[in-house]
Amino acid sequence: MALRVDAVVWGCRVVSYPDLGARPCLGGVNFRRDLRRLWKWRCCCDVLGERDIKPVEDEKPLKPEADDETLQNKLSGFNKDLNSLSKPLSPADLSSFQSNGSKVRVAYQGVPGAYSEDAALKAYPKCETVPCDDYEAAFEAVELWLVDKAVLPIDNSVGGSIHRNYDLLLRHGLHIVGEVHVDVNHCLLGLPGVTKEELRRILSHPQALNQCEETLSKLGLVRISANDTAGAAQIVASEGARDKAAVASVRAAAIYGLNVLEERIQDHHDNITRFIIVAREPMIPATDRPYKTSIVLSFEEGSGMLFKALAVFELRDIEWTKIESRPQRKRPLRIVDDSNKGTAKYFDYLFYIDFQASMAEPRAQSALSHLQEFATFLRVLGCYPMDTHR
Ligand SMILES: O=C(O)C(=O)C[C@]1(C(=O)O)C=C[C@@H](O)C=C1
Repeated sequence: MALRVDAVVWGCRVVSYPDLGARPCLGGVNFRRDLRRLWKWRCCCDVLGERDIKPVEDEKPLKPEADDETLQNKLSGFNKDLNSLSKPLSPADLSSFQSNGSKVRVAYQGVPGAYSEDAALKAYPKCETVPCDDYEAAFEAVELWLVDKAVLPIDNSVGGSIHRNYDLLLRHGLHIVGEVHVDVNHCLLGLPGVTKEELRRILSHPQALNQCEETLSKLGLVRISANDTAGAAQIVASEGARDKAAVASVRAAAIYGLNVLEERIQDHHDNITRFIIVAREPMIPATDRPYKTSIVLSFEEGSGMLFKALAVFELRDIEWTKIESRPQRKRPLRIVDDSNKGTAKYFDYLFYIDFQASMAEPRAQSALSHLQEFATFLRVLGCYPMDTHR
């Protein structure tokens, strides 16, 4: 399977797999001609596959149209550093160490003891975890080469999708290179010696508060949102108010010296969060283990297109595991002018689809070629080993 680098945008590779017969392209249109659109999307795209891996030295740099001086300047910047970039990742890069022996640095949102840090340590047990104020800062830390990877919550079995991270995936040109499931055991944490009856206020990350809705309503506590669960535990410990508790993990209780008043307070005993790992370089697709591919796409026409898109997978016996839709904020309303029936207006969406196949498999490559025929925008967010454990 060949991975070809077509350009570098914001320090990230725009890659393609040209052997398939599918050209590197954006929404079915020639990629080179469409670089202007790519620039507007402020992202890079990986499109469709090729079979043998070749180095990219023989690739000519992109040629912008002569009349566009600004674009030309930008493009010359993109191409000159191609050879100095590190290689795309392989499954061996799932190790906690770099090839030079130093620890992999993984950014996460929150402070030590957050579930996101648990996710980073589950994926890379000996990594160096780097706390960030918010999700966007974690994305930026990777882009600015401050860290090697970032781990971000994307889906929870009780609360559903973490929409912010879907939006950030599109806005930033990083690649999904892994996923990890974390068993989230929310606990009620109070100051040492405090009983449940004394509690009036509860602090936590909004997702965690939602996941414990029923328990917190029964206890009649006033909810206060915090940046992350461990951050909430830190505040409770430092303020010393006896009526304040936090929803966080057992590990956070140990770090900040709080008491576990009750464990597993989430509304559903099984509470699993799926985290994704993002990196500057994509992972080379393989078939040595079960892989998942994540894509985002949009269509020019209405709802029938989504049906058609899903049929593309069904036809090839590919199971999709997740669909998420997000509004196209820049074009909120689509107006369909039918002079007999009046003007129809409806929201325009981007669809994120995860499916269980590797881009090294011909059936996945042909599914994406097929999608390209009618999608107006298509980007492969990543092809990565599935977390087959809980
Ligand atoms: O606050 C934390 O500890 C986090 O890691 C964030 C987060 C989330 O954003 O969903 C992660 C896992 C849990 O589902 C609750 C909160």
